[in-house]
Amino acid sequence: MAQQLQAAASSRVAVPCCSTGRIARPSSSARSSSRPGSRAAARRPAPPGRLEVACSLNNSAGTTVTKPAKLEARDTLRLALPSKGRMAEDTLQLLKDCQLSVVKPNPRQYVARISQLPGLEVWFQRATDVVRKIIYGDVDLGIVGLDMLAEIGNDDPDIVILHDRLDFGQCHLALGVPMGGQFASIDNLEQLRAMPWSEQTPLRVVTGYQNIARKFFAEKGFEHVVLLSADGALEAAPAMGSADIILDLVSTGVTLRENNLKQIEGGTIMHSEGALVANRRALLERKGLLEVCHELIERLEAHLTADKFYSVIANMRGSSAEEVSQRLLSAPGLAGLSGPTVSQVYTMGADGRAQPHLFAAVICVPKKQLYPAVKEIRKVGGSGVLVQPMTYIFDEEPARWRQLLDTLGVDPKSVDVA
Ligand SMILES: Nc1ncnc2c1ncn2[C@@H]1O[C@H](COP(=O)(O)OP(=O)(O)OP(=O)(O)O)[C@@H](O)[C@H]1O
Ligand SMILES: O=P(O)(O)OC[C@H]1O[C@H](OP(=O)(O)OP(=O)(O)O)[C@H](O)[C@@H]1O
Ligand SMILES: [Mg+2]
Repeated sequence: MAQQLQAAASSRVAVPCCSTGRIARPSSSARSSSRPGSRAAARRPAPPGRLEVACSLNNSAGTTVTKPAKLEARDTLRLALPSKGRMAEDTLQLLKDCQLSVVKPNPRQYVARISQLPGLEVWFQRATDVVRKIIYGDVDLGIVGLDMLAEIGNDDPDIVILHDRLDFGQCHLALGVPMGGQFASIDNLEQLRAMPWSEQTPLRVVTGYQNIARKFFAEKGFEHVVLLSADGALEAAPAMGSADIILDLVSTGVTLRENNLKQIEGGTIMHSEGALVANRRALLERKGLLEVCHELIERLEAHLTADKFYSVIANMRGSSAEEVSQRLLSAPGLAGLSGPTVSQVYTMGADGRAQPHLFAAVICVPKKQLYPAVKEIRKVGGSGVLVQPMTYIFDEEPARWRQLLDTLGVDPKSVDVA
């Protein structure tokens, strides 16, 4: 099944690529006699440069590197962050929102510090390199998109995901198929596969995600696929005639639409957003790393949870705190995270003494439910509704911390995070 795709994995010549960054269209000979997997293709040397991006365990020379048997000794812990691209700014903003500002005096500086975490160095790397450096243990922690993790990390057992929903960089990896021409009536993956692809006219897919694409088309039973490589503006390739379809990231869908491409049913490969990841051996062996992870997870969870809620304060008339609470708890969506806080409001009486007046109710309301909640508050006798953003919600021990310890097989009592 899917011989061409499997051959691509081993010979690295089945997927036509080029070193210029432009799309390498398979030449007529590549599409016939030098087809992927053929003897001629196997003899041809792998093109330099671009292939390295597509192969997770290659060094810059394109040769396979074995992981070091042991972690290199060093005094500091290391966190890698994306140095450029869409993730870079949002990653720094997220850390800032967690009161972990990264001090980076100029954009060409690749190492920085976070004053709240003195033992930790921050290294700025291209997103692909964040993943590679995690795998090899050059850095201990990293923030990167799940798409890069899947493409470069390739399910490497040394990668541990500490947090997979950092709430930024949300997008999905999907096929983009022309709206017209031979694809006009193609609405799903089954129909795409059933098209008359052959050795002579394979489905030409341009993508920066060669590993993911190879696996996807093999799993879906496509037999005649050629993967092409490009560094950007992939959406132009079908109109240009250099590829039939694309496999790329989609968030708003505007780029697809503007280039007359559509998504098809079954053509979504994965969801992606920012994730915090770590090297497994580093977690087990580097002194102090688990404690840093605990702090990062706690801060991230406190911020990310709080970011989904508003704190709502309303004046409530009533005979007692219990009676007011009863009304609130009976209304839909006003129970807060663990019940409303109801307290007495006092005014100055004519005798110069504080007099019980109204009650004040404080409720945590999901941002998306704010307006319905305000209407419910009014229905149960509330007025003067104040809405404030929430900064942090530090709850019980985060579930993600416990999951991390379980994944590593570490006894919680052995980590001092009190
Ligand atoms: N349209 C998008 N919406 C949301 N997140 C995206 C989008 N495009 C990319 N990302 C996320 O940002 C990461 C980095 O992509 P980006 O294109 O910014 O950088 P790059 O590809 O490394 O750099 P460049 O494209 O400049 O060579 C991706 O791996 C993905 O997780
Ligand atoms: O669905 P949309 O919101 O339109 O976003 C999708 C586009 O965003 C990314 O490109 P990017 O802007 O990073 O440019 P690039 O191709 O140069 O990487 C991605 O490669 C798509 O082209
Ligand atoms: Mg990009």
